[in-house]
Amino acid sequence: MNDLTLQDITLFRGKHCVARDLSLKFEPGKVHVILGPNGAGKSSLLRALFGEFWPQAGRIAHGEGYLTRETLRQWRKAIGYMPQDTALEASLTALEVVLLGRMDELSFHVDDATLHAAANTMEAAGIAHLASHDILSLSGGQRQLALFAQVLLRDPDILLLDEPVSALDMHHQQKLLDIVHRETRARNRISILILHDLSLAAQYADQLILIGDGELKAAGSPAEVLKADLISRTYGVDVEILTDSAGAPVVRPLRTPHATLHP
Ligand SMILES: Nc1ncnc2c1ncn2[C@@H]1O[C@H](COP(=O)(O)OP(=O)(O)OP(=O)(O)O)[C@@H](O)[C@H]1O
Repeated sequence: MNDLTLQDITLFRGKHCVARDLSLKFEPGKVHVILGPNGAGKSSLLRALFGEFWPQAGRIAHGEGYLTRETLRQWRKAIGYMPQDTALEASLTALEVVLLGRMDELSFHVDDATLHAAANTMEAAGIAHLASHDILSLSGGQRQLALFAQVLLRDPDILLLDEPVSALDMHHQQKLLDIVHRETRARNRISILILHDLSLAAQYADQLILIGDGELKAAGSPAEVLKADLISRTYGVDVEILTDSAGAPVVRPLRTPHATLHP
């Protein structure tokens, strides 16, 4: 398996520059987490990797191949992409939604092996009991887990997950990120996630990538990136960095000393 690289990427959304001359390397077998304030350009970067936007300059490469309009179809075959906006309108059961992850190769025929794989994936994600439920009747978190299972069923070389735990409780956040971590290692997959919880990211990421103001603020291990002054400057919040019992950094925002509400 080869590295996925951004090579001197410049990316605009409208008039807003979300990346200028950005170069990054994503290695197989590692979990990479992109961090940054709202509007920093995290989703735009992920969508560019999926070929939904074309950078104004630079190249995106995977091994010998480059992402171009001509290679887009082939490029996407290697990718499992879960967007941030997971709104669904079709009335399908949770199992049918998961099976859509393999639809391109199934020609709408579901064989026993695929059904078995879908059932196993749902079991791993903790939603086996919801298989026959209408997807629209599920809670936001349950739906997020079903869409995660759909992406996982593709067994992609590259996993792109845009805020995959935003609707999940602590238990399911941990379950999903444990699966991502385990499968990234076991399948030598390149996993790139967007998370807002810096401490959660520190527990699971091999590489953290912090972006803001159209530039790369830092990239490296959680201990290298999660420095109090850098986080405070990037997010505009005073923080202190603690260390958990496993040695991972914990980012704790400090409450601003407000004037009292009831003078
Ligand atoms: N369709 C669009 N047209 C023009 N500008 C856009 C469009 N979508 C997003 N933008 C702008 O691009 C910038 C980056 O947006 P993006 O969604 O990539 O940020 P983000 O870091 O993922 O934010 P969040 O954490 O809030 O999800 C923002 O300033 C946003 O306003």
